[in-house]
Amino acid sequence: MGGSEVHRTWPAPHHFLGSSRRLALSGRQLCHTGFMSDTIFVLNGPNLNLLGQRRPEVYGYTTLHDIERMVRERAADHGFDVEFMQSNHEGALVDEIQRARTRGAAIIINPAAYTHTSVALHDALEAAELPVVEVHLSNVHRREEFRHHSFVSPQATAVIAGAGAYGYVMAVDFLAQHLAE
Ligand SMILES: O=C1C[C@@](O)(C(=O)O)C[C@@H](O)[C@@H]1O
Repeated sequence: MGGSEVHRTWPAPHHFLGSSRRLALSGRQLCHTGFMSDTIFVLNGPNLNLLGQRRPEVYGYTTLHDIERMVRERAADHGFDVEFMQSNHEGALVDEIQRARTRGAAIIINPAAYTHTSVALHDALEAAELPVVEVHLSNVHRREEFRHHSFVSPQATAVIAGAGAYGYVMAVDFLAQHLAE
């Protein structure tokens, strides 16, 4: 992958087993490419692999692994699968948004520092034509001025900031309701 490291975890084993509950709750959506998907892509930007160690007074003690578990559980409750990844590289995040474009029902993204700099993420999300929830653990609007502007928000269906790790769970709940509309 051209030297850019992508931390991707594949669906937990129970997602392959299926259950009558999951079938009954299937969140399957028709993508604009004509592909049926019940997968929510969850993307995490630079330095979020350090959650739990990095400035816990700002970002909390919950690790990205904990967040992944929370998201998978809540998504399964709603009948969705999850593709969860983290990368410190802008291009890898663009590649993943392009995967979501043809295989996903929706995107949850914490673009981290790229929120404030990345026209490439803006353009990739625009091209994806999917519901997008932008999540920030911290309330970026209470922080330094350079964090107040987001290149991602114009492409977001909803923005959640300052709710900590729970913001990801809120994003799943929102998307389940939004996609059912
Ligand atoms: O890395 C991050 C994390 C962040 O996206 C958040 O989740 O609060 C906020 C960004 O400003 C920062 O660069």
